[in-house]
Amino acid sequence: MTPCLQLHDLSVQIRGQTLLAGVDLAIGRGELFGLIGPNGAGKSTLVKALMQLLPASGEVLLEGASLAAMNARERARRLAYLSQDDRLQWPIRVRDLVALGRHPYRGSWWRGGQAPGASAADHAAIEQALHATDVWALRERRSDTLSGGERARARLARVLAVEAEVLLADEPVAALDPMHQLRVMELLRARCRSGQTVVVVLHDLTLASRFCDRLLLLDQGRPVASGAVDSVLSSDNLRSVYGVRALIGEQIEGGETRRYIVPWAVAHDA
Ligand SMILES: Nc1ncnc2c1ncn2[C@@H]1O[C@H](COP(=O)(O)OP(=O)(O)OP(=O)(O)O)[C@@H](O)[C@H]1O
Repeated sequence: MTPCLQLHDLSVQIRGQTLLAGVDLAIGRGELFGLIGPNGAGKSTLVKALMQLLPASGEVLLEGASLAAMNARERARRLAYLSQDDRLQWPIRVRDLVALGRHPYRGSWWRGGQAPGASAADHAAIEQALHATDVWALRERRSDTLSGGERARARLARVLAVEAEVLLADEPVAALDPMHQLRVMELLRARCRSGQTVVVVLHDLTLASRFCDRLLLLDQGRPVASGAVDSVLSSDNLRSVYGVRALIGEQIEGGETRRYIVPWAVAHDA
């Protein structure tokens, strides 16, 4: 079966500096794929290159078709992207922000799903995304009045409302409290079960271990380890790449093994 996403020798160079080097990857439909690595490792660069937002060499295929050759509107319908940058360009109402997720389906600018011609599918997608991210009660608020975590959830709602085949989320849980972190990860898992493919950038290693099917560990723009979560999140990798000594624990609950990874101390010998 053709993988949903294929990256062949994806590399990014800016002003002679290599930000990403030789990433080869095949991600299956319905997979929850995690990108991890320390600050500056190249995770956002990889996601942006995948989204064709940076000049890159190599190739990205979606269901076997070149993304570079795809027109922008089709790309915007098929891949939804949550950037790490949470600056708001203007004080838009939450429900209007989320409605922007339906823009790739429209020919021209429209507001909040209220414009004539907004379809039942648009309304349903917007409403579902507002509920799924727990911002329904905030939908009439100006997004510049939200807390950091509330704003992060509203931004995620916009991306969910696209209902794209592929969702690329750059640190979607970084600003969230523990309950909302779990809710968002469970939501991403549920989206994968219903056939969406998700690529997620994470710093929380326990969430990466618990929710992702596979991981790619990047360091200084290069892939260091890729594959099953347990092999990627080894003590050696945590020490050599992150420079931390981690406690890796297991607890049996309901007959299942729960694994957790707690960065405990700076590994001064790394
Ligand atoms: N436009 C640019 N020009 C020069 N250097 C850049 C540019 N964009 C990113 N970089 C550098 O490339 C490296 C990778 O950046 P990137 O944003 O991909 O890291 P990251 O893994 O997402 O990190 P973080 O965990 O901090 O978000 C960093 O050293 C960054 O400073």
